[in-house]
Amino acid sequence: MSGRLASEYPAWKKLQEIYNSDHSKLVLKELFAQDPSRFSKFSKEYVSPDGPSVTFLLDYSKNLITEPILQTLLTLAREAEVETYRDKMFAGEHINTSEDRSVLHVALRNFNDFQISEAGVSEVQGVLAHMKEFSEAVRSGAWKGYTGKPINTIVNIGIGGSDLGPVMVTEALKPYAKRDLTAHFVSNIDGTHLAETLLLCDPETTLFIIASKTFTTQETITNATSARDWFLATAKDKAHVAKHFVALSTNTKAVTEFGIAEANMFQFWDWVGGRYSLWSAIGLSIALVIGYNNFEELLKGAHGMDKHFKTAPLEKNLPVLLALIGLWYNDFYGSQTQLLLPYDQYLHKFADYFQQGDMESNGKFVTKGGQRVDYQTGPIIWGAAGTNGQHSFYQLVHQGTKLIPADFIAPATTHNPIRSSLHHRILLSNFFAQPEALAFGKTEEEELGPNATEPLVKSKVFEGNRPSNSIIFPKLTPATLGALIALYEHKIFTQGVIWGINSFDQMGVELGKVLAKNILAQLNKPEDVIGHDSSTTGLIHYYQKHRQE
Ligand SMILES: O=P(O)(O)OC[C@H]1O[C@H](O)[C@H](O)[C@@H](O)[C@@H]1O
Repeated sequence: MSGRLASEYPAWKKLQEIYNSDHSKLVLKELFAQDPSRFSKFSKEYVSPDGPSVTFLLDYSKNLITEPILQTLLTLAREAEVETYRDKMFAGEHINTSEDRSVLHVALRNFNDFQISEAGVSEVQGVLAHMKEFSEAVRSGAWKGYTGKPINTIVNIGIGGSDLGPVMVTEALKPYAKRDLTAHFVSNIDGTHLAETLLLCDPETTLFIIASKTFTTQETITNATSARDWFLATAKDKAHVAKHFVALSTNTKAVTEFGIAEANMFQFWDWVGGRYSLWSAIGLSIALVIGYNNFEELLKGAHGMDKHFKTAPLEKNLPVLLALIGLWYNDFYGSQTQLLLPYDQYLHKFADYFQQGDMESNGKFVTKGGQRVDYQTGPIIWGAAGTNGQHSFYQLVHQGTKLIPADFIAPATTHNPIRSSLHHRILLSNFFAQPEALAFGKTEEEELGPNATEPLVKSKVFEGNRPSNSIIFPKLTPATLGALIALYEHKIFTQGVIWGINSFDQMGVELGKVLAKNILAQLNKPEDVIGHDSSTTGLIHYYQKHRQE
């Protein structure tokens, strides 16, 4: 039953035994030498069940696993009832127990395949129709600003899940973008973010999209209010706000109080988690940039992966396999982090996006049943795009003292085939070479030359045996991106079920917010600074001494 300690499952205990007795024998070079069919055994092609065509290959053969280890990991998934909890999610059961909510981002991209009865689900199509109509009006120029000019700039104001998804996807799908519509994203409360963005905007032709599930987030409401002040400084008449401000939210009351009419609000529902919300009205900036039809392709690509996750047996289920392999390193090898390495410049925000997606979902130390876990939960996610990382942090990945599992992700075809795709061939040669170097390394013997000195030889040794997955797909299309995002979402889900935690709340972000609110009220005068430790008090006093308003 989910909510149990993962370490109590028999398969967990067995995995620990296998690790203790066998891990020193798990050497990739030998595993590949022993089994010529290792690649075909440990790789799978995903082919979308229907809808827009999506295919990719997941090669997980360069992992420190054997068939018995994989079988035991699959047994663990069965003991943790991953299939049951998956079905509960798709059925709309309230698996987000602490908030008593269902978890239904899959309902946002459901094209009549799953029957889900939950309040709001029947409204999804209506909101999509509103997004289509609105985005087409803005893109065609039919929607006019207060002086009759068409919109040429959009500014999405939101933070966390109301920012990262739209930023990541609009960057990833730039080849599909309407290039004469500029999109900016303002998230940080630091006034610099808004001020620098507004320098690039004309109030007559700018549309502000206020994206906030709760519509109470301090950063977003402060930025939105300042943007409205900036707009009204030129436009003067409050009635003009209607042409330049729309809201994406679940909170109609707060939206209308802010001064945005309900007609300019795009609704979503409490069963959409912030970090799973790019598929909802939060995706409006995506639809504006790449067009509604491409946005729908993104949804359909994700839906195909949902069907795969829902129906494929666990041993063929790609999100489940990724989850289990990740768990093997996280919980038995003691790996603290997981790299996401897209060899595609357009995916340069992919790791940033899944920092929230994974770390806010699975960064929990208490099970749903309230017990302190006695094992590691969510990994630290990090990464960079293309070969950039190779010239900065890969040194540590290759020769450092830590085991860092990495996912390499790349398209076979580039959107920018300059010099007959020469750049892309060089990029991909690195995409192939890095996992090879990580897995197989280089020995002292290979390094010995006529002038070799002992320390020099040692410093050039690559121990190898560093695991990775590789994902390669034909081209980065909206549907392929949708499937890739859903792949990782379901991976996170599967790991959360096994660890027995609630992947869908985020209690850990609250304390800092409460303390900041209290401190904000004390910032004016030194004598107001009370109730803190000496360090916090000292820091605030230093600030008060040196600030210039
Ligand atoms: O969309 P909002 O309600 O403004 O929330 C924005 C963000 O705020 C919080 O800090 C949550 O931890 C995030 O999950 C959320 O995405």
